[in-house]
Amino acid sequence: MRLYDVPAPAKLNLFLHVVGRRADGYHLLQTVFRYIGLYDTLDFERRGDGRIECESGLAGLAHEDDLVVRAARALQRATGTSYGAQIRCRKQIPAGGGLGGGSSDAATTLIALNRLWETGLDRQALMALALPLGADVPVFVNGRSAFAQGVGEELEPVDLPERAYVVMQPCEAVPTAGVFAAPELTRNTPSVKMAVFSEWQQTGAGKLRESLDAGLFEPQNGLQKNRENGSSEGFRGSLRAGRHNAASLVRGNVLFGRNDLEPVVCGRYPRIQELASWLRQEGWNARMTGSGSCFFVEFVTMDQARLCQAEIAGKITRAGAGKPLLVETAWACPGLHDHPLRHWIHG
Ligand SMILES: C[C@@](CO)(OP(=O)(O)O)[C@H](O)COP(=O)(O)OP(=O)(O)OC[C@H]1O[C@@H](n2ccc(N)nc2=O)[C@H](O)[C@@H]1O
Ligand SMILES: Nc1ncnc2c1ncn2[C@@H]1O[C@H](COP(=O)(O)OP(=O)(O)O)[C@@H](O)[C@H]1O
Repeated sequence: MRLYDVPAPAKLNLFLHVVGRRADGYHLLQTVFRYIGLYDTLDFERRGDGRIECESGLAGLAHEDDLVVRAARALQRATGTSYGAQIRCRKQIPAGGGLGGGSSDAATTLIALNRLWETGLDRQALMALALPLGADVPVFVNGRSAFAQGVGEELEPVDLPERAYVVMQPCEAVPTAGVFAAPELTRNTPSVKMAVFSEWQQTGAGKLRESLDAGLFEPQNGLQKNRENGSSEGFRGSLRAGRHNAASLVRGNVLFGRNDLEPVVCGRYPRIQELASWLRQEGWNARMTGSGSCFFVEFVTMDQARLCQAEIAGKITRAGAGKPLLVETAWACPGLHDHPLRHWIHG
């Protein structure tokens, strides 16, 4: 029995607000997770001897620390199955990129082995196994793009429009724990209701006035400021009047909210700060995903995303002559509505 070419998609945090901290040090977040069409791919073969063997080719990662192995063992323990598995994970999603690759591999492992071992756990039972593996793992088992609260485990499905993304991987990875531990991280962003985000998605500007008044929207982009005579008040005024569309279509959509972790990462990693400044200078509406280090720009169509990818690839190459490159890789990929394995689980 085997399952080949099983996908584990990456995610983006379309915005990420840190709204508090729990007694155990974990942070309370509000975020929207969107799966994207950038994948790791896994192969699973059932073994009768109970052993878990995994090749993932991740340098410096001990076999037992691999989230694929930890997920397989968690499912074995929970179900008491006598089966084991031979697993191969072909990585495309960069580790430490804020794209949730390790978490997604773990979720795909839970879902695929539940099928291969015929252990019959439903979605709720798999979600319970997912959370101890990492705050981001449940969202991949959940199967739908979601508005998330708590530490990422309180999930409400959210309908997102067709969108395409350019995702850029800087030359440095960022470990999540260090970013959350930073004293300079602000942890008091006011909570928003999911309806405010949904309305923003549907109408473009949404309940913009409320978001502005709550301080949840900051113009990110020097070019736009300049177009408004250097005044951010002017920029806000044009947003209120709904005149932001022309600029945003060309250089990426104006995104809801912000990523509270971005200033911390930019403050601590000069190469990433350099990339953020360069993107701003070029006029792209770019944002960091998760705890970094990847950045993304949102578009309406894949054609727009491919144009952006080509432009960034070309300029980065030139900007990097004689210097280390700012971007290692840039992908253009669609936003997904559902997880590709959503229907592999009941519930
Ligand atoms: C920031 C986010 C946003 O989606 O994504 P990534 O950038 O990692 O992809 C997640 O909340 C990350 O989830 P995940 O990567 O699974 O984190 P975990 O392994 O559970 O936690 C790593 C460390 O980050 C800190 N942490 C994580 C999540 C959270 N809500 N509060 C925290 O303080 C804790 O110190 C924890 O020990
Ligand atoms: N299969 C895996 N793929 C990627 N990272 C893994 C995996 N297993 C464990 N890890 C560890 O988890 C960390 C976070 O990985 P990942 O979820 O891909 O990134 P991020 O949390 O930035 O979204 C990595 O730095 C790595 O040490």
